Amino acid sequence: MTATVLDLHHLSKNFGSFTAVDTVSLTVAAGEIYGFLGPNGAGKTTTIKMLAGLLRPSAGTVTICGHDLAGAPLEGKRLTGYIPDRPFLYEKLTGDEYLRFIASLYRHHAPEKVLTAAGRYLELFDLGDWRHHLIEGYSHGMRQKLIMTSIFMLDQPLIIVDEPMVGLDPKSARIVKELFKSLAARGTAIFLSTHSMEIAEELCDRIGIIQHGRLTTTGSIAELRAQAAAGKKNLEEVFLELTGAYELQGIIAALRQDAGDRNLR
Ligand SMILES: Nc1ncnc2c1ncn2[C@@H]1O[C@H](COP(=O)(O)OP(=O)(O)OP(=O)(O)O)[C@@H](O)[C@H]1O
Repeated sequence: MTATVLDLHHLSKNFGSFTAVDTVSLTVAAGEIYGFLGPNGAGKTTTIKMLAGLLRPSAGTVTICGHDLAGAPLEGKRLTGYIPDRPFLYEKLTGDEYLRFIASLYRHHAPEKVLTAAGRYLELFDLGDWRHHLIEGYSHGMRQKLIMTSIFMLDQPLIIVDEPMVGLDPKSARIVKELFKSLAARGTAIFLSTHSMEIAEELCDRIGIIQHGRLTTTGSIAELRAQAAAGKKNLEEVFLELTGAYELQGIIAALRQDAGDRNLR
């Protein structure tokens, strides 16, 4: 049986009287890539922040490799690599200094091994020539690649990623996808949020769709495809429907009608 790495049980988050995440339960096993999809404001980032230990849940539990994040936060966090959608980096450090700083925080890893791995990822990401430059001179994509390097180099059992491909050029996005696949093949559990059906289809073993804070659909791509076929739709239509973008067609039709009316005036 494959070990459960991440276990969310009835996880909820309220902001005042507003419920952003509503009793979400799911598990991610070792070697599995779980895609978390949903429209803007559905509760993806709020969920991810609770998994990363940055937000305290209003109710429910997060368990990482058997450690309850509320009861033993350091145990869970030391096994997790979190890649936020907007990376926070120390501008006045060089890339190399930043990586050494992160390596020094995760003291259960041998620093030489971590820094050798970092060198490999920097080369893969074409950042090798930049490692001794100050981060303040890095572009958004370069910062994203540096933060990914700082997580991949640690070889954690769980990686949590918020919108992994945003800001990456096509070559870097391709490399990141291949890295996720090879990490999962080696047993890493990956939980990623995305708006992209292409990423979900290509990478994810299982998908969870969140709408208004509630997990409304879960399944493999094959299961979602079967669901689509049963309803005589293609997968894209089902995704648009499930992620709340289906009304888009109505909006586009209304905008076109509006543009047509103006031309007639
Ligand atoms: N600190 C906060 N205080 C009040 N409301 C918040 C706070 N953080 C998030 N929310 C609300 O919770 C809901 C979920 O937000 P969240 O950022 O988790 O959505 P998301 O699915 O990540 O959206 P997106 O795809 O746009 O990034 C939104 O309605 C948002 O306004």
